[in-house]
Amino acid sequence: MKTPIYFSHEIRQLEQLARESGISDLMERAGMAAAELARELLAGKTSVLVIAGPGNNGGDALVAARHLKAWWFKVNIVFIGETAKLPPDAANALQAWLAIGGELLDAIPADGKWDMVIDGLFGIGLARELSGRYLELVREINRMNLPVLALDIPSGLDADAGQTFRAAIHASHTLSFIALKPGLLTAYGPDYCGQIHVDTLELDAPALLKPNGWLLEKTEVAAALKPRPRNSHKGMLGSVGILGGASAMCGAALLAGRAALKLGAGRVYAALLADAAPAVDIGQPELMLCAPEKLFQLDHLNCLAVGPGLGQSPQAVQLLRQALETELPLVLDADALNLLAIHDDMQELTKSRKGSTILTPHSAEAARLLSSTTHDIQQERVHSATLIAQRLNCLVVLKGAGSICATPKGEWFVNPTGNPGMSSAGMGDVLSGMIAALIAQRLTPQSALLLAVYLHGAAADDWVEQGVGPIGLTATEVADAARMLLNRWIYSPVA
Ligand SMILES: NC(=O)C1=CN([C@@H]2O[C@H](COP(=O)(O)OP(=O)(O)OC[C@H]3O[C@@H](n4cnc5c(N)ncnc54)[C@H](OP(=O)(O)O)[C@@H]3O)[C@@H](O)[C@H]2O)[C@@H](O)CC1
Ligand SMILES: Nc1ncnc2c1ncn2[C@@H]1O[C@H](COP(=O)(O)OP(=O)(O)O)[C@@H](O)[C@H]1O
Ligand SMILES: [K+]
Repeated sequence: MKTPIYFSHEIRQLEQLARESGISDLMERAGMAAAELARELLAGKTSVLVIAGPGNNGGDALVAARHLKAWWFKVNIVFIGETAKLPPDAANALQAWLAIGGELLDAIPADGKWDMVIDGLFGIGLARELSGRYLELVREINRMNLPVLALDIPSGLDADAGQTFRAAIHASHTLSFIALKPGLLTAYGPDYCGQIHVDTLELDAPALLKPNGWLLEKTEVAAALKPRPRNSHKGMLGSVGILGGASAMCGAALLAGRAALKLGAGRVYAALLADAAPAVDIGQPELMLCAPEKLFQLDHLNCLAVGPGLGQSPQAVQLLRQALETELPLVLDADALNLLAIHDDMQELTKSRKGSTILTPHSAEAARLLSSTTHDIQQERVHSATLIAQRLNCLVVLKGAGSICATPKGEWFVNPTGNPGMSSAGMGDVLSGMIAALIAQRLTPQSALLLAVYLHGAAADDWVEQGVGPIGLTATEVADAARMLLNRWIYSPVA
């Protein structure tokens, strides 16, 4: 089963479609799911502080509170809204709470003690900066340092962008209703959501509304995990070329080349631009180092990664253009992207290439490609990734926490693997080499991209689980762990 992701306007469409099909109790379903999860998380503890806001998110909280009270939990509700302005479902939930003798507080009592907070202040309806008492309330809840179960989304987080509206509640658990939203998974989302749970409210969302977004999961890449035939030879496993490594940046190209070897490419050539480029990679002599012009004379390359340490010299421009003119699958990273951003003719070449092109920008590179700012890219990560993919007719991974992979057809995937240990130089070079190696081994470019992105993050996560990282994790270690995991996934899939 694939896991769909919807923007908040699509979630509203789904709610409308459900209503039209005769379903009118979504808030009751959401409140019950929240109460059940709260009961499980409380694990025998009894006291809950519920924060109910001015909209339907508050309504969900009121329903959850009603069930918890009926199950003999000690429940206090702080209601921050105007009764007369509540939307109808939330108004009904409030009446039902009052009807069972529930009370409403208008502020958090200073002397109260609770085992958990349920955050029903704002959900997907939050659309502007928090201020005044709302902002103060969010800060007050965060200062309480209690486990928080956020309903639908931590209050203050933008459900679509993963940015905060000045502040957001730090949840330990988030129960997302109907389906995931991208803001839970990208940018600051993972910092605020804690463990994410989804309750579909018994809706079959993909049957009601075709999703464009998907969670990148192991099942998504499983079909690409195939053992090698016993009778394999290096020709079958493909040849990768890496083009980069200008003066003082040879390491980037070597990292990409080494990563390509470790992910199983049959042969890897690294063409370095630096005048004083080494003749051999002493740490990895299996890599074949050559001059850039030699790379284009090889007739057996299956994929070319251009960019790691490429620089922006006239030679770099000429080599990138030459690469774009080939029909080889291309992975473009780093300065290849920066050059593409400032050369319109190369953008035209990219659009009309016969071979596929994969771009791997981080947010600053994406900003250059879209003549935008890093800030604006981060505000709209999914949109930015899909826009680049569509404009340049290529596959894209917009890197960073919650990487977004996008296709020219408008389909997108959010990667949940990876951690802050990857915020160190060289990680992107390794990713480029990994993608190129998988393409060379005949995966489709899209499968290669998705598997490499997922595996790259999972490899870093593996190290962190072992206590190596996040502090000080190196790109070389990530490539090593990616090799180990890939072998494990293919050859010992239950482990
Ligand atoms: N969709 C579904 O299928 C289902 C949805 N469900 C639930 O409904 C939630 C969405 O509910 P919602 O649309 O009522 O919005 P919600 O998040 O409660 O907030 C809106 C309120 O906040 C206010 N407000 C906004 N910004 C503000 C600010 N900065 N500062 C102060 N106030 C601000 C805004 O006021 P206004 O902008 O109108 O002035 C309005 O009063 C969703 O997340 C889920 O939990 C479930 O019941 C099951 C099915
Ligand atoms: N906080 C993070 N969480 C998850 N992945 C991250 C995080 N920081 C960086 N990464 C990943 O690490 C890689 C960094 O790439 P990049 O910024 O190009 O590094 P470099 O250019 O130094 O090699 C990307 O794949 C990115 O998604
Ligand atoms: K909330």
